[in-house]
Amino acid sequence: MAAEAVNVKEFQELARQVLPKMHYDFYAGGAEDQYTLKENEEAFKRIIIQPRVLVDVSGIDPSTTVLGFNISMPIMIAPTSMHKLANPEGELATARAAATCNTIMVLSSSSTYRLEEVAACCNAVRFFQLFMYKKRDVSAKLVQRAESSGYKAIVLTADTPRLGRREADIKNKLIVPEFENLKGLLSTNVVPDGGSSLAAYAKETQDASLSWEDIAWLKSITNMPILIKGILTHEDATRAVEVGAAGIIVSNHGARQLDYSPSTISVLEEVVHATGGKLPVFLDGGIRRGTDIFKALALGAKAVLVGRPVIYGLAAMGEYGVKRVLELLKNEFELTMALAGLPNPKDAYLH
Ligand SMILES: Cc1cc2nc3c(=O)[nH]c(=O)nc-3n(C[C@H](O)[C@H](O)[C@H](O)COP(=O)(O)O)c2cc1C
Ligand SMILES: CC(C)CC(=O)C(=O)O
Repeated sequence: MAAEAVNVKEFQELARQVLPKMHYDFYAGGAEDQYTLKENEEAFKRIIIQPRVLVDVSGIDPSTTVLGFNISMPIMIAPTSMHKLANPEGELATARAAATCNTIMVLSSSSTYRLEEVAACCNAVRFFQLFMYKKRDVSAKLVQRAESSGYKAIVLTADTPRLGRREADIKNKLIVPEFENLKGLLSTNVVPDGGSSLAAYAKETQDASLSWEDIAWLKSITNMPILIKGILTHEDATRAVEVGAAGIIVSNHGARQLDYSPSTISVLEEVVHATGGKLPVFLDGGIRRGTDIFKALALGAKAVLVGRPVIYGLAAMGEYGVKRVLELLKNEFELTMALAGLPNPKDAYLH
């Protein structure tokens, strides 16, 4: 077993050491110049927390609620595809670690275990991330299966009409395994075009015509609340409120889609302001420290989601690694509240 890591960055290094280059690059990489990838983390570093002292912080409590569900910390697991490339236990290990830590995992449509297997592997609140496929009935089937397997919300990914250009995957000629959820529904035997077979697959299957008008259809086929993931502007936040979304995830897809889109933390306030408190706003992208979580909550997020850190934990140490990553982030977040003298991050003064 690899040496114990003391922070998320060290888990990333452990993952880099154990994973084949093709898989590490797939997980770690962003689109094109990777400007936004860097910015997602750098933008957090530019925000300073003004601490208060002599505040009783003996009773700080990191727990929160998301759509009415209690979780132990404002940190959830973002949907990321293909966990089996990190560890043979794949999404089952991730789901078990989430359950142990009493938080919510959002399962990707493109998981390497079936959504039913993940639902059956342990008892926890889980959400299901949905891609819209050209064959809408495939998306509808996934929604129905998720609902009957006990998933509690749909996270509709809005920022992938096409796949961003990830140059490492093209150079490595990335090969992807079959997507378990789609077996029997869609052919996953896409002939690679000499580059990334994920890009070839996405082009063939994902529906670039998905628009705001389709939210009504999605609502008509499920009773689950719908979160819209990938919003970065006040205009789209307003639209999300109008169409009756249950929440918004401010996200640039971990900087894997539009390069030179803004870092998520830099647009959070604008989005929160536009919603006028009518729905909860979540954020993902670049969260690597408890201070990042504190800053996101101070700027109005109800909770954050983490993508790559979870995969790095999974690659380095399986289920235990995911648990350690979540615990590290939770502990750092608690410590930040204590040292900032701010049991409620919303009272923070940032500059
Ligand atoms: C390897 C990888 C796979 C991803 N797969 C999906 C996916 O299947 N569906 C989705 O909505 N987002 C996907 N994302 C985006 C994440 O949900 C999330 O927005 C992003 O990872 C957050 O940034 P972070 O990795 O810096 O925490 C993926 C991200 C990564 C890194
Ligand atoms: C297109 C998906 C299968 C994966 C994804 O969203 C990603 O790799 O960022």
